[in-house]
Amino acid sequence: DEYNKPEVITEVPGPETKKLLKETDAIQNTRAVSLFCDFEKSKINYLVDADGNKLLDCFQQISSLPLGYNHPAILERSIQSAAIMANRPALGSFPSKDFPRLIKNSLLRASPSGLDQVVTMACGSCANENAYKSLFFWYMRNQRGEELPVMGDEAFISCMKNQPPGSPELSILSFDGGFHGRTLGALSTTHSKPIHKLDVPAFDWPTAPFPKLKYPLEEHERENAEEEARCLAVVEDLIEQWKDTRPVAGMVIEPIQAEGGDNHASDDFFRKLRNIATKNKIGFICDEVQTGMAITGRMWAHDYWGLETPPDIVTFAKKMLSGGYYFSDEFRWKDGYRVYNTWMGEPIKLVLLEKVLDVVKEQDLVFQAENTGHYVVNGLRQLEKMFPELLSAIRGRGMFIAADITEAGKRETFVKKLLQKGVLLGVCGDHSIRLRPSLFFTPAHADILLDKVEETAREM
Ligand SMILES: Cc1ncc(COP(=O)(O)O)c(CNc2csc(C(=O)O)c2)c1O
Repeated sequence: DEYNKPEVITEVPGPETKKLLKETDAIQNTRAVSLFCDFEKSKINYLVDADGNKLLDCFQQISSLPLGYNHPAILERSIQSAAIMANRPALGSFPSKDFPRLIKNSLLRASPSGLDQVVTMACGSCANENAYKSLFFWYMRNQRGEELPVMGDEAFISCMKNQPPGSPELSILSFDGGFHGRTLGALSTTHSKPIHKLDVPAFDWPTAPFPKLKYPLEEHERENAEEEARCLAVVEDLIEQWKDTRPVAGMVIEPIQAEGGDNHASDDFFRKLRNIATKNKIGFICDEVQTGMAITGRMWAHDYWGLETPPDIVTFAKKMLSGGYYFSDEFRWKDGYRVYNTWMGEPIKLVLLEKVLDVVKEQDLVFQAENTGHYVVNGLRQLEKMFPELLSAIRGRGMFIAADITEAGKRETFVKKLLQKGVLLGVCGDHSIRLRPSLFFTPAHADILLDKVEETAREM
């Protein structure tokens, strides 16, 4: 059982959070801290903060909890796993005897169609970093015909000095508005906010425009199709232009650009994009770190695209509880240390994921995400009609939902007021609010959210 309505007993953030903030700020930067949480008292959709405020959490940390807080099955499985918790293995070299079974019964149960290999990593950035490396290995092997240069080749010397041919002049094409992580390679393909990138050297790699769709979609079909065609043409031009300087080895894209502002594109756009990669023999990486694990109404958001050829690599993290990426045989390497690090993630998270997948299956939560998502979008569309000057561009797939609050400064006020009413949601891009509820979010929770949105809209 869980709580059935928000209860706010102090200003949010409250005095206890403020006290803890001060204490923590003496140790590290706390500017990104929203609240201090009481992880004992929080339950499923309700986050209890350090001041005892019970908040309907429609964002779930950073879209990174699949079943919300303290689901009984997860708690129980955690308690049963003392040994695996107490002894963190160097997974790449000393996996537990249970590892093959565990991988089969967790990650491989969720593997995207066509990809039957998987490797685990610490986080989304780490997953993307290693996916990019694997993609460069794949591109160079296709170029030379052999996985590695012959012994004695100058590549073995030049790579030690970060020089070609050992450190090849290759690139990964990414998209304006994309977010793939904060580590150096992932950051060079991230283009959502300057503050992420300022003062950090970047690879000189090509960036293509991502379609800017006009809403409501049904009223702008021709314009949006033209916008998507324009973007695809730029992608093809960039691949051509970069052929002689720093050839594009692959491209990386999110099914819905999340940090960039919940930017959508049609399934047709993505099918055509995948075909451009195939035609040019470059790798296609689908970054499902934020869109993955059922929240869009499919296990993977790219399941909607109906691809003939699967992505070459699908990266994941957040609600999958572990980072990592799925791939095909083509992306396996003879040398076991080419994609490697000490921990390679953390198997206890796979133990929890096993349980998450059991619950998702038993309770058909993928369908629930699609169903509840429609309910929320319809509710927000009604509110958009009632408050057209406040809400616009209602959009979503499953419960991966966003709306624009275009008037400058209004978004922050709106989100703050909603929080004070006990509803926590996220923001993205310059003027969007976004929902990333748990898979246990139902129409009953949606009614609470929609009532509080209406109440807040009336006060704006
Ligand atoms: C599509 C996509 N790809 C990769 C990442 C990076 O994952 P982490 O390294 O944060 O686990 C993310 C992480 N998302 C994210 C949301 S706020 C944030 C931040 O660093 O401010 C990061 C993502 O949304």
